[in-house]
Amino acid sequence: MTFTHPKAHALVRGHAMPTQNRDASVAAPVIHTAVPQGHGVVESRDFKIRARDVKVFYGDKQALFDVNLDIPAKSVTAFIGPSGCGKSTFLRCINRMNDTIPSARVLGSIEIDGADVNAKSVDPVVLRSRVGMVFQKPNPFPKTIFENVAYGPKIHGLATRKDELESIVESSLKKAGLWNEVADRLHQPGTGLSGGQQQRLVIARAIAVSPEVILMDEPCSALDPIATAKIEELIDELRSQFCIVIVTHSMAQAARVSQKTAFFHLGKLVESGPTEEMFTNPRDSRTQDYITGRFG
Ligand SMILES: Nc1ncnc2c1ncn2[C@@H]1O[C@H](COP(=O)(O)OP(=O)(O)OP(=O)(O)O)[C@@H](O)[C@H]1O
Repeated sequence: MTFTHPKAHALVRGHAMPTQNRDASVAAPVIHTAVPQGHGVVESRDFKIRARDVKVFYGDKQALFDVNLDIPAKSVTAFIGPSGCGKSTFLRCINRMNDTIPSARVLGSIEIDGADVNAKSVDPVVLRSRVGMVFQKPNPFPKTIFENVAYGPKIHGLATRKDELESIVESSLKKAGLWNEVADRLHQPGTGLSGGQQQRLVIARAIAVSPEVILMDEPCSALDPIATAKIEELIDELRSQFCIVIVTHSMAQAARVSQKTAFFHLGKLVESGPTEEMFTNPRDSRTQDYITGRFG
């Protein structure tokens, strides 16, 4: 396989790019394309992730049907749709988390900056450091706050000196909006934090390895409204630096945090587009029915 974009090599085993070279030096490719995205034709520019004809099977059961979607860089894209429609399945295709499910089979292509994430040469561990993931339930390691954030940079060799590591931990916690709350207790267990703080710790952990994409699977569903508001503010701040994809059951949340929305139904991507348009003028009656609460 030929990689046409220099950044593609970052996906390949043993070719993780130095952090400082990511994004800043290499602009995402601008590709003029007319692809079906649900209904209609969309011209995409400056997208980070490009999915074509993605199908996923669990054993014999098909969970996703021919999904075509472009996901923009430095922006928040929300996946919405009723329970079981395939949102999480599709999200897991982006960093190959479906590889960890023995019955799952993924067909079609997903490219990040033009590099196929399913290519044999791609090391899923390197891929997952570029494409971080935050789950529904906060899952800090049973380690200190410091070690939770320092772990990734250490194993990926991003810091060799103690002061470098401390600086990454501090800046990641600051970016995650948690520094002021934990600066004086960095060596206490991460599991001792509140649910909302734990979720921000997990986000700091993801940020610490300088990812380019952050996937969030219902990151606020276990949180109270105040903690939810903090995570939403954080997502809004982070979008200037990362490509963020969020699965949410809350249409209000999708409307608040995302610039692009994709609506899934029964394993199909029904439509996608600018969030405001999706919520004010959906093209498909199923989207209209879902966002007006007729089903879901
Ligand atoms: N590990 C698995 N093994 C078998 N089937 C699965 C597995 N994970 C998901 N599925 C099936 O795939 C379909 C899509 O599920 P998925 O979790 O992706 O939907 P979802 O839209 O994220 O749902 P929810 O909003 O309830 O989280 C469902 O029919 C589900 O039962």
